Amino acid sequence: MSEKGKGKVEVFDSEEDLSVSLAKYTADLADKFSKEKGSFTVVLSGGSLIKSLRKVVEPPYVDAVDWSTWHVFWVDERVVPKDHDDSNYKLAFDGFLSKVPILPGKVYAINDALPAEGAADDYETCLKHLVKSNVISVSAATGFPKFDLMLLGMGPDGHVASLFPGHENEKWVTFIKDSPKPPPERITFTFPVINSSADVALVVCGAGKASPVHPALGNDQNSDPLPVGLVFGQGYSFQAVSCML
Ligand SMILES: O=C(O)[C@H](O)[C@@H](O)[C@H](O)[C@H](O)COP(=O)(O)O
Repeated sequence: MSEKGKGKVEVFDSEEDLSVSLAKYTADLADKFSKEKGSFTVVLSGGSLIKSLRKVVEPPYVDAVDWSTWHVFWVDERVVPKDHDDSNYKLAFDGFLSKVPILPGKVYAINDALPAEGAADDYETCLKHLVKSNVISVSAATGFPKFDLMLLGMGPDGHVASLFPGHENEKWVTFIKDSPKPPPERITFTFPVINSSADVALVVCGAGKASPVHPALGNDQNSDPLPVGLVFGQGYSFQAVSCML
């Protein structure tokens, strides 16, 4: 949907319109990558993204999409049991994964028996195995894993994934224990991994998010860079979908 190296921004009048467009965008990319290489590696966030994805698990997409090619990952996860209300896995399972026939072995949840640091290392090791077995591609440009699609939300402070202002580093998967957004303990993909992705969609909805998103879109060059600004402006394809800003 977007040209390589250029971002595309679409603004919708309502969350309903955003959701319709997001379903088509996701289904089209899944089809393109599945036809090209027999698989589709997609990375989910937590938060309102899962609700905005609801139309991809409704007709016509629910029947048209080849779910057998999907491999599902999380860009960030809260360090809580998988059946906890704060779990991004549970959020995605209840609102998305339980409604489609993606093979359970292709859904890569974090190991919820480990503390934050161990869970981050374990997830990075899992990614490295999947790179070795060619499930995940590698970016020739960066050497980092190259997922087909990252679906990111954004917080009102401009955070994406669990990369909050002042918490960045250079591993594939890192952890934090003092997240300003509860719960405090999380693991998260880092910017080099996010920015190595073939496509990124930043899905933003709500007036409360206007002030961080406008500078990130290049409308205000004078403000301090926020995490979201480190996603925009990289040399890869992305699109931002937003509503009611
Ligand atoms: O687990 C999380 O908390 C997230 O992955 C986080 O990065 C989220 O996407 C944003 O905070 C936006 O969340 P909302 O869309 O609910 O505001």
